[in-house]
Amino acid sequence: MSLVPVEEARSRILDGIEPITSTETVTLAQAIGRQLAADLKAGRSQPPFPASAMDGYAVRAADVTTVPTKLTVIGEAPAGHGFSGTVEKGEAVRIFTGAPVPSGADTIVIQENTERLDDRTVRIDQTVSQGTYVRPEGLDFATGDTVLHAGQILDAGRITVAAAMNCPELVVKRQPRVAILATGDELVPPGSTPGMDQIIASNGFGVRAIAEADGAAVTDLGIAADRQDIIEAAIDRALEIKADILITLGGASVGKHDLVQKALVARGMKLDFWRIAMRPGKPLMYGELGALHVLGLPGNPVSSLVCSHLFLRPLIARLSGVAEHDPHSNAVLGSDVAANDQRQDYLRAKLARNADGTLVATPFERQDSSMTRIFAESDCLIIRPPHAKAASSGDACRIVLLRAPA
Ligand SMILES: Nc1nc2c(c(=O)[nH]1)N[C@H]1C(S)=C(S)[C@@H](COP(=O)(O)OP(=O)(O)OC[C@H]3O[C@@H](n4cnc5c(N)ncnc54)[C@H](O)[C@@H]3O)O[C@H]1N2
Ligand code: MOO
Repeated sequence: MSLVPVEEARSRILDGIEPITSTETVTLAQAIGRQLAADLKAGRSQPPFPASAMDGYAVRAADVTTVPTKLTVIGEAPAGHGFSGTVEKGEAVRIFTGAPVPSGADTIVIQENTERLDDRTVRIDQTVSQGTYVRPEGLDFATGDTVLHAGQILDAGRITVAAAMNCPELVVKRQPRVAILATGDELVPPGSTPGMDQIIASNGFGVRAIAEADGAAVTDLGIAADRQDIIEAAIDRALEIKADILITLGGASVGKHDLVQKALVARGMKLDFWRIAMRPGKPLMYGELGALHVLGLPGNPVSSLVCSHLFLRPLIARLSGVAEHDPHSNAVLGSDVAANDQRQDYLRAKLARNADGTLVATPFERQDSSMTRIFAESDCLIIRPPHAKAASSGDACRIVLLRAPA
């Protein structure tokens, strides 16, 4: 049986994919992780007036060149309530952080460098240069500035500046829509009481987490029993919701109940490839059903998750039109590994650092692709290329990072 090499599978999935161009409007509260569709120009300046950066007194710098000196306090300017008069020679206004600096004043003396003598008098104990602690109008951004740019992913900082620009809603790219369908009579959702021959469906939650972290909108199509008509109905649902990607979990192998491919082909999918030279993940399938990209992931949980890291993430990035996150890194082996066969191996491993900072990847002894616990404990996958010779502890290796190394 000829198996498609990993790199070829990747390019067959990704080749010719055009990024989504349609847009939608979301509120600031919904904007995290979304991709801005157009440049965002400031329609106002921030601060909109010269503002005090400190609690203290607004003064004329020329009045405080020799200290100590006494000034007459003519009023107060808390934030949100500017002082409407003008500060004349020998006068000061009690001011608070964020308040507009009154006309006539050009400098703030912080209150620590003053002594309030009575209601009307303040003593200034330190000289300050003109403009100290005054934030000029537009210091943060000014009307007409292009502050955010099309294509940027909205994070906490960008959402905050958009809010400051008085944009309650933002035009963003539509998210790639991912539908996830688990298959198998043996599966029941978490929280159920499984029958004697049943297990809990787990893969979908991990695949969903991977897709959502990369900005996709996920629909859970539930668990389809091992019946072609039921699987076909779920495929129709993916088409109805106009999913960009359908992920099927399980039923991809050669068993007589592995009906997923049959159901997809019956619904009109053009199969691109099935079975790749990879461990875990050999039964991976890819095809297209109209505009729907179908990734058939193997049922074993680790296989589903490893395939999601290697194939689903780049597919979502391509549809989103963003640069693909490259999870590869260099490390050295923390233990000896055996020679490899024709399938590229992705060994679940723990990461540590040598005294010189080099990453050390030590594979787990058991590499069964059903073992969710070992996958949860894994920091990376060690890549063992096809036909790699046996390698020793300390030899260089390539890894796929599953989490940022400590
Ligand atoms: N004769 C052969 N048997 C198998 C081969 C093969 O080449 N020849 N390949 C093996 C490999 S490798 C894998 S991986 C599995 C994948 O098989 P399927 O994709 O058809 O998956 P299922 O048989 O449906 O399930 C496999 C395993 O995973 C469990 N499973 C399925 N879905 C879920 C889920 N959503 N959550 C948790 N666990 C799930 C399922 O109960 C099975 O235990 O086939 C090998 N066999
Ligand atoms: O290759 Mo299967 O994906 O080991 O478990």
